[in-house]
Amino acid sequence: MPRDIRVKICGLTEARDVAAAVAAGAAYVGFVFFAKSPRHVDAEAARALALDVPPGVAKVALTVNADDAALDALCARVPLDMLQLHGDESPARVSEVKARHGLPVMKAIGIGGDSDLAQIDLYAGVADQLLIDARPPPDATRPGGNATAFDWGLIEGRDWPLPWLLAGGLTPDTVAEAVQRTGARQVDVSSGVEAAPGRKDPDLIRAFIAAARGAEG
Ligand SMILES: O=C(O)c1ccccc1NCC(=O)[C@H](O)[C@H](O)COP(=O)(O)O
Repeated sequence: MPRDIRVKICGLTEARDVAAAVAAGAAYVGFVFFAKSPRHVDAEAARALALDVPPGVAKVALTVNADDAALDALCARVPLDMLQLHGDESPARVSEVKARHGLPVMKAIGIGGDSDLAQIDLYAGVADQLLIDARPPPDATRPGGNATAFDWGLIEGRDWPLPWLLAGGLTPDTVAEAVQRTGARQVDVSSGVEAAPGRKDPDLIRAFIAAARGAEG
């Protein structure tokens, strides 16, 4: 029986691609605020993109170890529904950000092996959502968006008491199997729907969302 899988398309930089994601049924659209990323957008560009997103689709700002001043400036300029913390933010920092900005927080957790799973329990009590992602490769220049998958067997049969998304190296060809193996009800993708780093492909966005939503869990 097909399940209602919610999809987040991350790293959007162009109105055409935001429109493709929304039309295809994305539940979340993500904007990356990390200068070293090929997907980086500044607050003005993100504001323009966000204003075109209809109600019901969550606009997520991805930041990496951002301080209060940076988050204040971002939240003042961009209409946002959620903050995604993708750095080394501690559980206490997650709580602080939630309280200061009044927005739900999604905390990214990098998984490379069994020992990383303890991180999940650490954040489960403070974050609103978790993004279970691949741990970045040692030579990576950014903490996410590296087209790297982790061993799904590590989380097979597991669940947590809060909503979570599966991420890391997913593509239109692999997302259905990933959903079946992990039981994820939400998935996130960036590289797997790109023609080149930082350049999304609307056809791949549509194919990914169709494959995810058609998956049987
Ligand atoms: O996408 C980036 O460039 C990025 C930069 C800095 C921190 C995180 C970043 N992306 C994180 C995401 O939410 C990705 O969607 C997630 O890691 C999955 O990425 P991918 O393996 O490329 O699908």
